[in-house]
Amino acid sequence: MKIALIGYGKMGKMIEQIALGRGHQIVSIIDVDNQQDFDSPEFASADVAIEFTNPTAAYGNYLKAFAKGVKVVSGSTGWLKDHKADVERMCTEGGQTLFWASNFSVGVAIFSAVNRYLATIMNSFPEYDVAMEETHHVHKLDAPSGTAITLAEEIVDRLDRKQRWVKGTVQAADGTVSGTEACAPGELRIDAVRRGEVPGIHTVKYDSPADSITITHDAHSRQGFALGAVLAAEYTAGHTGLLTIGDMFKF
Ligand SMILES: NC(=O)C1=CN([C@@H]2O[C@H](COP(=O)(O)OP(=O)(O)OC[C@H]3O[C@@H](n4cnc5c(N)ncnc54)[C@H](OP(=O)(O)O)[C@@H]3O)[C@@H](O)[C@H]2O)C=CC1
Ligand SMILES: O=C(O)C1=N[C@H](C(=O)O)C[C@H](O)C1
Repeated sequence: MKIALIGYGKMGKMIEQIALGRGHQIVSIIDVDNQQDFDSPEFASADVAIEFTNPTAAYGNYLKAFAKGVKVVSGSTGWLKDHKADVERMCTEGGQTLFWASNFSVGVAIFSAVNRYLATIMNSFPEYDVAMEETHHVHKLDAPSGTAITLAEEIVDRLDRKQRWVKGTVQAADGTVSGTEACAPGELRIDAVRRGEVPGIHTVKYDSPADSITITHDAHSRQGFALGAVLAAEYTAGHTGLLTIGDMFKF
């Protein structure tokens, strides 16, 4: 398969190695300084472009790839609040294809299934309150993480006593804490920690006067994210429209 890479940072470079190892060809690599390559025949020849950039660049990159008729797999986070409806419309009515996931690792897909089941069970146990925490490396631009937001939305969709998620505290690399621990009973608080080079830790904690139940996904490296993105590209080559992780991992 012919793959174009949009974004050649930590994820782009790891995806390149995994894609080559699975027998794919990298036909184009677009970073900040060669945006003109979106107009190259090599980019247009790609079966799929894999996009990992940042919250502000992602949407524009989708538009540029779509204009060339190239399908996109993207893991960039932090852009949905501004562009989700537009991107959904382009893929459901406009004939474009985007596979987006806040987290491509199979471990988080399993974690998400447990999270959804636990939230449903907790409707019968009102003594438990729930809160979340995510920890990432100090370079991360968005908080809460995309994965934390997805997990929180899964809980809000199932647990009747939570109406919305809210951003709680953010602990910066130097230990300073901003934001607030205060939230209403119907709100699910997500705290964020930025520390060292942590690839990504997500915790959901249910706490009652008697005990607590905690589930955690702790990524040891970016390998799982990168492999998942390549698997998603292979899946996307044969599918169209708005795609996500539940289409690929069915359990
Ligand atoms: N869904 C998932 O499973 C995962 C998602 N992510 C998300 O993916 C994104 C990227 O992560 P990561 O690779 O670690 O970040 P990096 O900062 O290491 O890499 C991003 C790269 O994109 C480049 N870039 C910035 N703007 C553009 C643009 N307009 N066009 C092309 N390239 C551009 C950056 O260049 P420069 O440095 O010069 O600005 C940099 O090389 C983040 O949003 C992160 O949250 C990360 C891991 C897993
Ligand atoms: O920025 C990162 O590194 C990551 N971002 C994604 C997110 O925001 O959830 C996925 C993973 O946690 C790593």
